[in-house]
Amino acid sequence: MNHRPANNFRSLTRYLTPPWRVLLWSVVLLLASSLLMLAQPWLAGQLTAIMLTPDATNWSAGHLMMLWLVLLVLRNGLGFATQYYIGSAGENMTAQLRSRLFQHLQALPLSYHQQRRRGDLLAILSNDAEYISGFVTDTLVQLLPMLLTLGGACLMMLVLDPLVASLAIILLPPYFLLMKIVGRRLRPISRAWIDAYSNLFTYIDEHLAMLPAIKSFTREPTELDRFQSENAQLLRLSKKQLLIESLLGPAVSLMTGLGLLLLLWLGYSQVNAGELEAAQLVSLLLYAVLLTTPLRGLADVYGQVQRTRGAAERILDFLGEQPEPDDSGAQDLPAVRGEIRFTDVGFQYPGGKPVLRGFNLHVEAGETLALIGANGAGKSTVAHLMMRMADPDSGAISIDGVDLSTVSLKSLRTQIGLVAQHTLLLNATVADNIGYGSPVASQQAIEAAAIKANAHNFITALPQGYDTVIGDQGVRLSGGQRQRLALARTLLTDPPILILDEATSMYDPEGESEFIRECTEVLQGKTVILITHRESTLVLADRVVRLEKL
Ligand SMILES: Nc1ncnc2c1ncn2[C@@H]1O[C@H](COP(=O)(O)OP(=O)(O)OP(=O)(O)O)[C@@H](O)[C@H]1O
Repeated sequence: MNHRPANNFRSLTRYLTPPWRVLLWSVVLLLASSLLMLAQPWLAGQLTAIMLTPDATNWSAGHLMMLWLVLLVLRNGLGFATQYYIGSAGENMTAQLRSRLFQHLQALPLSYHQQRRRGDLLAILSNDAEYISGFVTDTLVQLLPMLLTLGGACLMMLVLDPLVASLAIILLPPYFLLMKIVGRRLRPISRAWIDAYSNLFTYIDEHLAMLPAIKSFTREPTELDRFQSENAQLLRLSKKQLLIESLLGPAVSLMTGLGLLLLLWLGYSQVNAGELEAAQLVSLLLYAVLLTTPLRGLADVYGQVQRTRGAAERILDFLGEQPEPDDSGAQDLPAVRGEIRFTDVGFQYPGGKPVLRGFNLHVEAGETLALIGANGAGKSTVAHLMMRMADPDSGAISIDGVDLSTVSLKSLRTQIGLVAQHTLLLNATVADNIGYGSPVASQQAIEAAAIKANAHNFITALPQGYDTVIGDQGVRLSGGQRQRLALARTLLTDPPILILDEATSMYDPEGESEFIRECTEVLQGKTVILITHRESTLVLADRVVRLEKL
């Protein structure tokens, strides 16, 4: 998706409400600070005049120095207030944007996440969000005060000596041209830097997930090489960026220094010719020095605009992605009995081959149906379609006669309990994991669910029982123990429809037989779809349906 840069910021304000009042006040404070800054060269000129010809003004040196002190304290007081005020506004904006992005991230369908690299999303939530608020607080808000200082200093110089001031003003356009050229060189580098940054973090993320496999295949040296190559790419671009940025500071300093020297020479000649007073020259030079601050600031603006443009494009592209259907107006699926019907359903994953074509299935309410078939036949896909993780390309799915495409996702998903093939657990306690889908469940209810899932015995044998922290994805548990927790978590929500996708594939035979015995009672009154490759679990089923691979 392409966005015109001029529209980027306006489009972003749909998602981010800048604290306009705070920003306006910040501009006012910064303007006041600029005005105070502009008074200092004038004071220096007055002081010089007193030193050179004590009767030249009505002011005494003591008065002037007192005034200078007051200005100094005021300006730095204002400096502190504005920095803190603007800084807080920036942090608030970053937090607000991050939260909006996170909300969107959750609202996007699983199919989106299955096609995207996690590192790219992490870079958007971390770096890009900060670039945007940094641009508002460090660039936009500072722009007007910088222009005031620039304009004010030029004006004061014009009043003091039009000739010297004209020379200073003539030097400004070539200076800005140079900045533009440097900024243009920085733009592709900063884009490439962001890409390299997200590549590196995508790689680290993947690496951590793959670590057990990496170790068992002893692929550490190869992985280190890959890491070093990604790291070297990031380093190379960081250094390129650093080179230009490091050159920029001294180049600006050199140029402004040369300009100042030129002004000094011209002013000095005028003082010698009796056309300018020495005290005026002091003020003039100090105004010229004052000019250099906004010049440096404005030099950065170009680079910041380029960087922010890239961040804004990525954020807008991300926020422009279609979330799961907005079902705020959709009807809620009433409490169901559990009669499920697939009618002529066709489905394929984006860019993939058809998985289901003209698929029909009818499951009676309260029936336990075993769905079997070869790997890749589409059994888990049937479960995903029922949960509306994806919608069918053709045909319809209904529960109790209600077409699922017409109901709200929440009312549908809370009535189906899915124990998925891949167990996903939190790095939290056993009790937290079992209670994840039912936050208000009592300890007793949690234990009852664990007993039904045949998990209670192993949990009580853990060092802290139900309070044992299980590690990332439950690394401190065995595969079968993880499955038992996942099953207990779903049983606790007590849904009228239950889909068990290889839910007991890792149970030991005794555990499984016990579960099957317990289950007869647990499954009573529920519609159950049992996806399995294990003969032993088929005894639970009222009917077996084989799904053929297309
Ligand atoms: N997210 C996805 N994106 C693209 N293709 C997918 C995706 N998930 C599954 N598939 C493909 O869809 C087909 C059906 O997959 P599915 O997981 O439903 O099979 P299954 O019958 O559950 O297999 P298994 O018995 O191995 O669990 C497979 O060919 C698979 O490659």
